[in-house]
Amino acid sequence: IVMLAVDHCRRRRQHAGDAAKDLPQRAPGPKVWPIIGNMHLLGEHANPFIAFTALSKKYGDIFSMVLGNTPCVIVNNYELIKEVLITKGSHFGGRPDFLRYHALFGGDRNNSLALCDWSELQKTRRQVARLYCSPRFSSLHYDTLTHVAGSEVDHFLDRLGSMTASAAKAGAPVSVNIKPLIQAACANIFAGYMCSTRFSYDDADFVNIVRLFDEIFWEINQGYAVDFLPWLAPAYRQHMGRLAKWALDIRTFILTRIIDEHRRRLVEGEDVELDQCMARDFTDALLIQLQEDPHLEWQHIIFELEDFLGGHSAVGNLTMLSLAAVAARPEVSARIQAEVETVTGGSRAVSLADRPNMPYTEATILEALRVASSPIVPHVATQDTTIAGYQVDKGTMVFINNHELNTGEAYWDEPAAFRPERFLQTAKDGSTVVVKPAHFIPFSTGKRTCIGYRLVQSCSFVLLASLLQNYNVTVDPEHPVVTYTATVALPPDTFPLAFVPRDAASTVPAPA
Ligand code: HEM
Repeated sequence: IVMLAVDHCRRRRQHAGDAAKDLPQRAPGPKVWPIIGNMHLLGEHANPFIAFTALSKKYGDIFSMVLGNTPCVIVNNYELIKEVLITKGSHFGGRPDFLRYHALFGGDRNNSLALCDWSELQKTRRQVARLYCSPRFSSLHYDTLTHVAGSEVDHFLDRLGSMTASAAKAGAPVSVNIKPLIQAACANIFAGYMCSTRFSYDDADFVNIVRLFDEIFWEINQGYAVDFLPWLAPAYRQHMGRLAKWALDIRTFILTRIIDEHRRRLVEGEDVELDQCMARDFTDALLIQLQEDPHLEWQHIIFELEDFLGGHSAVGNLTMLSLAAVAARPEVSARIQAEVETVTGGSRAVSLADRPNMPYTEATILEALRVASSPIVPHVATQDTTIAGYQVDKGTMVFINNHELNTGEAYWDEPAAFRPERFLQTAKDGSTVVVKPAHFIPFSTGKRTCIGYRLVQSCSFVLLASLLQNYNVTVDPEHPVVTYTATVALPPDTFPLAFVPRDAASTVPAPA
């Protein structure tokens, strides 16, 4: 520790000397302490993003920090964020080297498309992933998704129906631990769409994998001291071991329950054409790409499915958050139900195809996303560069304070209020349309923007709309809704919600 402290002070002196000599200068920031840098300043607030906003009041919209030994720059307004993500996106294509990221992807975070540094190989992997995991409205892929999602919703409602059967008779709300069921439904939509496979809700291995994905999603949304103080690693050995084991179990499931079957089918000649057009789904496309691209290795396929199937966890958590927000606000619930009635005429199940005609429901999900303010994964400078004229050295970690974009008074009227209407406008033809302000970038923007956002919007929509078509959902008075700042993640074990089937609700007389 003493050696580290001495080394640190030497580097700080050198850093200060450089700053004096060189132009441009580094962004201002708080005094840096040996060993910990400025980590204590984050600890003073409930969440790092709240700390960033507080520090920006003192040091300005761009400031420097040192976390442990890692130089960081924090950008806090939309103009600066655009400079990092778009104008100079190619200077900031790297990702942090957190030990946790390595643990989750077989010892090398570059196996993950989301956590890797930018490279030509990643560019190729990204292209195939985009084709399948970002289906455009009206495309064949979107039709497949609509079909898969519709059929999964039927299974989901069947299972929920059996869990709420007592309420159907009594008309009283039933408390349901709904999150695992939502996660399983999302996992099946993803598995159906990407792998043409469905698993039973009673399949113990599937239930276990869905749980592990959810554990990982919660975990990856936490911050740990070891991220910036890697010499603490021995104290985290057990923790890292657990992460690595979860991920390994997931990959074994993917290999044995999904890939083996696809490989057999391709190898045994049902689809002999090695052409992407012949790919039945994303898994086929990956296998075909493996045969065609010498830079790809077998393990990339498994890791890519781990990455992309894992996306279902984010969708499930967002759906749960949206549902909780609606459950706490009967007026929002009533407006979504009215929208469902209008598009279906009360005579059929709501479907993904209805989404363009249900702007209020879509706006509700956007509002849940805004309020939750999921963080943008930090970027890392891959070359010496500048932001707003300030020097940024290669290797500097850049935090994008999108919590400020999502909740700052400079960007929204009454940012603390849950108001889906803020995303709605009347078009020239009199129809209501969803309009997202440019500064609303929950899926980020630029070179490393989220690949899964269309799947997110589609799956969360169809689940939320179908649930409210069939149920009145309220908060369980015995279990308050507890959410967390600057994250979409909820713990795997979280609050239940109260359900009454709507057909039962309408036949039971209202209380006197
Ligand atoms: C609530 C749901 C989700 C949110 C809020 C979200 C948001 C984000 C954000 C903010 C980033 C970082 C972009 C950047 O660094 O500039 C990202 C990256 C990414 N997301 Fe999502 N995402 C969600 C769900 C998904 C899903 C379902 C998938 C896959 C099917 C997915 C795939 C990815 C990938 C592959 C990247 C990395 C892209 C890259 O680094 O090149 N995401 N996402």
